[in-house]
Amino acid sequence: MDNSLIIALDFANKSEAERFLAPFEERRLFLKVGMELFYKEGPAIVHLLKEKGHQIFLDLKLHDIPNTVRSAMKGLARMECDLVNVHAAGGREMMQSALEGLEAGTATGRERPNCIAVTQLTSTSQEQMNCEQLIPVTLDESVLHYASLAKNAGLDGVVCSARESESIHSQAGSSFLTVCPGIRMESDQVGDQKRVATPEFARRSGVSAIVVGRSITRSADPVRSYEQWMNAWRGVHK
Ligand SMILES: O=c1ccn([C@@H]2O[C@H](COP(=O)(O)O)[C@@H](O)[C@H]2O)c(=O)[nH]1
Repeated sequence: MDNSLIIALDFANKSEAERFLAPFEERRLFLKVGMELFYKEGPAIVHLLKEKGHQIFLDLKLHDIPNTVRSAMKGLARMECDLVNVHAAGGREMMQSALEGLEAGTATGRERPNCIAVTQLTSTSQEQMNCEQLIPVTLDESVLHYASLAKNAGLDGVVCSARESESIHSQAGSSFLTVCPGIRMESDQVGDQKRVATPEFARRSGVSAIVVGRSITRSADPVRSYEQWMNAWRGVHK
């Protein structure tokens, strides 16, 4: 998990995802399956990608009452993903129920998937959080609060911006995972993301894993782009 670059497989269907993956040939990747692809293809897409040897982050961001999240996680655990997530805003009891569900659904002898909590989406700004969510603190305070709630609930880490990773690690310890989307090269379009950081910044800040979507998936040469990203993330200068 540590130092992974997770590619966000944000495609409309299996054919588009397979077309993107074809030039990577035998390479084993860490792939994120999100709502768009999962809601179209269901568990079969996860099984297919696992069979090909990829690691899977199933990014469904569960947020519901504890009983529903427990049952849903029990089902997700059977897919044998490597990483799943919930929204920390669902609260400590919901997060504990998520873990109970994962443990109940994990086959004997296997390790349960890592479970992390979204703190504040990387598309959320200070203003949006204050004015629309009516949370009257700074964004950093809100993220740190949710990280501490997730840690106390027993979760393995959080989704946050790379900008917040250092303070989360100081508070929760370096083994608590910080999985960070909203990563952009200086030359990239930011799009809908608000709290962005470069891969170099993420590395220097001790981020556990970065999530990269459009900068690779929409590139004219995804394999070359992936290699450039890996070099930037690992600090290899070419
Ligand atoms: O706070 C969050 C949580 C999840 N995401 C997901 O990460 C990728 C980012 O894609 P880019 O194209 O690199 O912006 C996407 O799948 C989101 O659903 C996030 O961005 N922020």
